[in-house]
Amino acid sequence: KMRRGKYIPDFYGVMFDAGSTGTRIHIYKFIQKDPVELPVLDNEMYHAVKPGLSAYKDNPEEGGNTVRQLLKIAKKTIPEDEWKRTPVVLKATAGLRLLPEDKANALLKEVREVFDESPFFVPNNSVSIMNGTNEGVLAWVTVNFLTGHLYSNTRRTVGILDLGGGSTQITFLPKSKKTVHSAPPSYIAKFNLFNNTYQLYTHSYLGNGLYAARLATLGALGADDWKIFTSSCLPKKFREDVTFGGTTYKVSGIPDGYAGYKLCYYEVMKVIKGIVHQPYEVKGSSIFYAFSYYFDRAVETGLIDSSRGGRVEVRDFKKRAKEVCNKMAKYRAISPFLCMDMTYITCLLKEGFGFKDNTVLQLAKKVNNVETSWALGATFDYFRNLNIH
Ligand SMILES: O=c1ccn([C@@H]2O[C@H](COP(=O)(O)OP(=O)(O)O)[C@@H](O)[C@H]2O)c(=O)[nH]1
Repeated sequence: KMRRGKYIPDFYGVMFDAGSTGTRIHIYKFIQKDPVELPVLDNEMYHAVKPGLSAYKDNPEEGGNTVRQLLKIAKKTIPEDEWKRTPVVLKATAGLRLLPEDKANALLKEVREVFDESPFFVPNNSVSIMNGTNEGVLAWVTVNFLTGHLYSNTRRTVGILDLGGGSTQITFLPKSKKTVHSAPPSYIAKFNLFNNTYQLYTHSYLGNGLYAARLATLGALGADDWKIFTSSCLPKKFREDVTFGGTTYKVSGIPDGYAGYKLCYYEVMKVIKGIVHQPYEVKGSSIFYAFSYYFDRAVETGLIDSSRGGRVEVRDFKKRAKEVCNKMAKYRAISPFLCMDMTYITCLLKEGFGFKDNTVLQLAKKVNNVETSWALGATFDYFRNLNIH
């Protein structure tokens, strides 16, 4: 009898994304068709809870509990006889990067304890804060894997734009040498993956995620938290407490002042000008996949359908930002921050990264039913050595 049909069991990998606005679990199932070939991704099970770990900065035990809750889903999804060889890993992003070190460490320690008492396999260094370079590169790996660009020898790939709550990432494969040479050296990442070498342009802007940018626009980041922070990006009669990263701020519109797109654009500009680097080459060369809050805001403003996603141009964000800001009352029910968010996204794309009005963005929450998150790219570490320099 041929030995080819030899049974190799499927295996699983669990990746936690501890983001600034939520904690998510990704449970990936892989099929090993052939002992020498790479495993094939079969499917993903995804679940998210809010708020993120950083909201528990003064109560780490409660933070650990959110991870414990999510692990229950892993137990329900993964067959019991697979538990002890299934790795569990948690990587934290901007939320924990922005916390004082001792607060972040207390939260990580709590998660380690939750992992250690679980029936799963806990690799070394299983719980950590991921750096921004890895976050950008691994999201690029995920999207290019899912779109089939990693095995083809065409060297054709897609760029990624990720807008989180605390940080934002841009990553793409430069076509022109000038992009590499004119970039700050830390923005260039070299690594090997599946027998190919890549040199990417990537950067994570800490404090330029959507929620952090709201506070920065209001001048609230790092300021006295008893003040009232105002903005012309908000409806005039709006007044509310907003919480980010475990701190609460009083926020309001300008009751007897002006509100609207122009003034708002001027305000959000302060968060971008002189901070965001424009890559030399960003013209219509390669296409960009945009997800996370780019996707969410495009859905909320009716630019795309939530289940299908779709292509938009940068000018579509601008047009919708103007509409939302100049008719704030109409959009108030969706979110009082919609004008600020849409204007920020427009400004980040145009003034920040230097995209042209006709640059095409492919908005996608999922590709082939898998979340477009760095989490999948990060699990490739389980069976391949990805060394990013
Ligand atoms: O697998 C994922 C992971 C994240 N998100 C979205 O990405 C944004 C979250 O950003 P996060 O809080 O992680 O911000 P960061 O800490 O990375 O700045 C939110 O819109 C999430 O719904 C998603 O849709 N799928």
